[in-house]
Parts: sequence; C-alpha cells; structure tokens
Amino acid sequence: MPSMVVIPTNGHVRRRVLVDRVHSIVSNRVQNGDEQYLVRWSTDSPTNTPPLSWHSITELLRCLEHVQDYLDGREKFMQASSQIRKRKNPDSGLEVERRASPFDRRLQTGSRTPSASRSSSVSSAAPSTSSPIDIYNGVLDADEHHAIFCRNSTGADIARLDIRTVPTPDMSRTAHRASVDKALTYIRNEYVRKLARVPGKEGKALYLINSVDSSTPSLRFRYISEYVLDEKNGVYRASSETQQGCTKCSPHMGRNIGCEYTKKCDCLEYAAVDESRLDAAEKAKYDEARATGASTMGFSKKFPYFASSNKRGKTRCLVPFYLNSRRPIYECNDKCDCGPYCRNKNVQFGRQVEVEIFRTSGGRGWGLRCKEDLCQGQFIDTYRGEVITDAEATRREHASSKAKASYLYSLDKFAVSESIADEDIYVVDGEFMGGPSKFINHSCEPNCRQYTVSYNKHDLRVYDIAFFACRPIPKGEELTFDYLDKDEGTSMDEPGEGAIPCLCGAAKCRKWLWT
Ligand SMILES: C[S@@+](CC[C@H](N)C(=O)[O-])C[C@H]1O[C@@H](n2cnc3c(N)ncnc32)[C@H](O)[C@@H]1O
Repeated sequence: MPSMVVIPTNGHVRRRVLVDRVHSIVSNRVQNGDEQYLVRWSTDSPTNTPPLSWHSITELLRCLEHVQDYLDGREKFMQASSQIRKRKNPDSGLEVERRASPFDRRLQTGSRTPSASRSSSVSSAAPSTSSPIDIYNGVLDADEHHAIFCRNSTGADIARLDIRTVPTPDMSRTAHRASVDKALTYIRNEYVRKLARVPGKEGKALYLINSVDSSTPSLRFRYISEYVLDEKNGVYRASSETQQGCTKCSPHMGRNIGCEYTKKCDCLEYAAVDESRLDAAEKAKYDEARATGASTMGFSKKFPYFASSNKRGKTRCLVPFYLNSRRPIYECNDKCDCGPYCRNKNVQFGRQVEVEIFRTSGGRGWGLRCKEDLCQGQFIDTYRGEVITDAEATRREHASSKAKASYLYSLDKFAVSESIADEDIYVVDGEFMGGPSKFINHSCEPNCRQYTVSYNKHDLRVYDIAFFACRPIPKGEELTFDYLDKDEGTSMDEPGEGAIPCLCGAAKCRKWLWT
C-alpha cells in the first residue's frame, strides 16, 4: 500500500491522497513565508492539461522523493544556466538561448502510464484564476465513497494550462529565487531516518555527513541486506540441493572453533591447498591432481580467516595468503555441522563496522569512510543490489548516459575457468537498491579490495562480493577500491570517447576511471 500525502481542504478537514497519484513536482515558490511546491497529479489517460495544485512542503512529507527529484533537476538547471551566463559576451548584450536540461525535459514528458489503482484524493478547494493563481488547471476531489481522485478542469473559472508551458518564465524566475531550505532539511532528515532502519549489527550504525553542499543521496534508493534476484528474467541461485554442508567437522572438535581440520572440511574442497604442509609424497599426488583437474579433497587447505585463538586483534581478518591472492573464499554454511562459531564463517554475518556516507569535496559525489580503525584484512561489507541478466545490464547501461555514476558489477569470477558464456553471466546493479558499499569510490592506490565469497561451492553464478581492508585504515579515511583490479603491470586501454577521468588524486593515478 503506497503511503499518503496529506492535503488540507477548506482550511479545516485534512484529507489524504495516495502518493502514487503524485506525478511530479513542477515548480516552487514561497508565499507568506510558506515554502510551496506545485504538484502535477497523475491522470488515467495522457493529457497536456493535468491537474496541478500548490502545496506547502509540510503536506508533501510522504512524497519527498518527488520533491528531491524536482530539486535535483532545478539545481542542475541553475548550474547550467549560470555556465551559460558566464559565457555570455558582455559586449553583445544578446541573451544566450536557454539550454535543454533534464529539468526541462522532465516537465515536457507525457503523463505517466496510468496506475491500476483507484484514483485518490482530495481537495475540493474552490478553483480560482484570480491573481494570484493558486490552483491551476484542475482540482483534487472526493467521490461519494470518500475516495479521492484528480478531476480535470471543466469550469470556466479554472485556467487550462498546457503542461508544456509550465513552469512559465515568470514561475521559473520566482522558483529560482525562492528558498528551498525547508524541503532540503526534510529530505536530509528523511534519509537519516531511513539509515536508522537499515539492518546491521547492533550498535553498528550508518551515518550521513555533508559539509560540502546541501544535497542528500536519493530517497528512492532502497537499503537491502540480501540480493534481490530478477527471477522474472530468469535469475536464480543454484538449487539449494546443490548446497552441501561439511559433515566431518563439529563445534566440539579440539578448540571448539567449528571447522578445524582443513583436510576434512568439505566446504574447503576448492580452497587453496596449503603446500607448506605437504610432505614429498603428498606433494607428488597434489601435482598430479592439479595436472588432471582431479579433486584436491583430503589435502591440507588454507583457512581464509585468522581464528579467534590466533593473533590478538586479527580475529576473522583475512590471512595474508588470501589477502594477496585472487582465490575465491568458500565459507561454511547453514547446512554445515560445524556450528555458529565456526572460524570459516564471517562475511555471511554482514557488516560489523560503523561507516559514514559523506559528500566528497573532489567531485566524486558521495563516498564511504569508517568510523573506527580497521586492521589489515578486516571485513567491511558486501556489495548488494539487484542481480540481473547480462542483457538487462546492457539495456540499463544504454539507457543511462556514460557520464552517470555506474553501480553495475559482473559476477564473472568463474566465467573463464568454468566456460560460462558472456550472456549467462549475472550482474549486480546497486543503483536502485543495495547497501552503503555502493558509495565506495575508486582509487588507483586503494585501501580496500573486493573478494569473491561463496557459501555454495556448486553455484558459479551467484556469490558475494566482499570488501576487506588491504592495509590498516585509520578511522575517518575514505574507503576505496580499484574498480579495475587489474594484475600489477597490466596496462590500461587508450581512453576512448567519453572516457571518465579519475579524480582519486593518488600519486600513481592512471588518470581514467574507465576507458
Ligand atoms: C559505485 S559509485 C560510487 C559512489 C558515487 N560517488 C555516488 O555518489 O553515488 C561509482 C561512481 O562514482 C564516481 N567515482 C568513483 N570513484 C571516482 C574517481 N576516482 N574519480 C571520479 N569519479 C569517481 C563515478 O561517477 C562512478 O561511476
């Protein structure tokens, strides 16, 4: 059930309208000290004269994402206009033609596809075109069942304004001068409330800091703690029957740390063999297994994490072998007999550290930093989002401009070794839903690295991407990873048209984010 926007009518009664009836916000003004926004309401059929009405910001608290969309467009438009003004030749006195912006384009699009739900809301406020015009082109009304709907204007006293002419130049001038501070504060507070609801380990909160400008990350973003699989387009995990648990390990073995004997643990079947523990005969067998592609089950393996009984302060940090390799990490899972305290379970418990989303000052948008010191090899968070097909990812890429931030992440770790065709590779899209790690920026000299973590060794298409600190990170330092994660010495392609410059500022910066 969508939430409601509260609309005051006739000064006494307060009625509600479903948020899904709000199409967009098209202008703003301040009247008698009241910050107001012009709402365009949805109609069931396309029209150039949809209902429009002014509302105080306090009436729009349940649809702040529309207000935010509008303010983002307004900001871009004003920036573009000021660029044009700067380029105007002071001698010519000629106005430079107004440049199209997303702000303009949005206002000119046709009506949204009609929603299946019943029209709703509200105000039967008497329309008036006497100056100042308060209700344009239509009214919100209630039917005999008190359902609220948008009524197109028919009366002579209602101006018929074509949406393509709204906002009028006068309205735009007023809008650009008017304060939007209250809306920006409400939007910021709403986002902070949203962060407080993000599931995380108790006490490991998420913060938002912006000392650079007045923006807030998109309210449309949905925080999730698990992948959302695009099942309708055929995205599935491998059947749960393929997931095996280790059966020869137990929580009561030796030091009570679950999996302890690396030779026995089934989950470590494909993990790295600890060659330092092989005697000559085992080494010969291992070489043979490698040459023939046979299973390495039964050889000593390397656990990915330090156990709690190991070096102080390093508990659950990646051991150097994994830290410096690209080997996938195979964790134990819910079907294992090793119990909840198994040393081979870590990433699956989610983020254990406090992080802060902050506005960078170097033109890289939002970034992420830690509020506590991190050890080398410490787990930070996983990357979350929708898991979509390669075809859908390509469609989304083409639909957005190259300059727009990208949140697509291919799950292609096993593609080469297991001959998975390009079109069968899944992609994680963290743009619309995901976790705070979507804000981790790129650096050519990063302090974090991403690792493949699997809980089902037979699922080669859906696994976790986990970020670990690759060196000690003092609290407050921005978290970064190398988006290309190329092998040392691998050269970068020549930058093509539309290549994105890298602003990481590292001494060894490669200059381009993507070529
Ligand atoms: C996964 S997002 C990171 C969060 C992003 N900064 C934001 O505000 O949502 C990736 C995008 O951030 C920007 N970005 C990240 N690292 C950058 C860098 N070193 N230089 C320039 N832009 C960067 C690029 O727009 C990139 O497409």
